[in-house]
Amino acid sequence: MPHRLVLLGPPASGKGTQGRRLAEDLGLAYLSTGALLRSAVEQGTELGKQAAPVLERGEYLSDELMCSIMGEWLGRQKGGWVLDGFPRSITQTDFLSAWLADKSLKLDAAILLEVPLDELLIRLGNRIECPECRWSGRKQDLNGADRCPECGGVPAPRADDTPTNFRSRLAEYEENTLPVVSRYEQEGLLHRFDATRGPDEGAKRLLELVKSLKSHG
Ligand SMILES: Nc1ncnc2c1ncn2[C@@H]1O[C@H](COP(=O)(O)OP(=O)(O)O)[C@@H](O)[C@H]1O
Repeated sequence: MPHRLVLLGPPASGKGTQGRRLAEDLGLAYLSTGALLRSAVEQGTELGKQAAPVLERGEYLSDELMCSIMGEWLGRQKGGWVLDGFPRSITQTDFLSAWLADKSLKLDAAILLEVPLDELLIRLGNRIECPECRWSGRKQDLNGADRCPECGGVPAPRADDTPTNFRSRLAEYEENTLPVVSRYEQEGLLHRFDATRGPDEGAKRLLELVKSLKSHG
């Protein structure tokens, strides 16, 4: 069974929703770098102070900062993981490859969540996130209540989910992350996944896809 996975995809393609579920179903650790940064901003930590203006502009944080955060996080893990939001550039991809090689480990797969642009925009306007536990979903998932289904917090739209910010994040994605997609494709690690279904059916299909993949050790 694969146990080191990377999720790729444009903003609002469902990496958070699917990544969390996938990690839970496979008994793996899950990290959303975006959620980690938003928590840091809300808590006003040093990292948060650095990240706040960058997130507000819809730009990517520096590779140096992200690689140092990831080195720390990866070093704390005892088992496998699902990464949502890293790597997002070729420098970050090289960092992850070198980190794994140093430990004689391998990435099992990079899964690209594919969703057309018009659907991304609809999802963007509909998405909410819990500030307490970082659950992320759609307004209709609350079933008329205003409480997070996971922890009882009060979910709200993300500050960076405005159309202007989205366009900037999409431009960053196209410039910096599409080369990562090509790199993993060349390495034979890329799996394209049609992520246009609803969250439940998407999760079921994604789990099937991942279970059909081989572990690289
Ligand atoms: N690996 C990374 N490198 C640079 N910036 C990052 C990285 N991961 C997250 N970020 C920052 O966090 C923001 C939010 O990320 P995320 O929650 O994954 O949202 P989305 O995928 O919807 O854009 C990004 O726009 C970027 O500013």
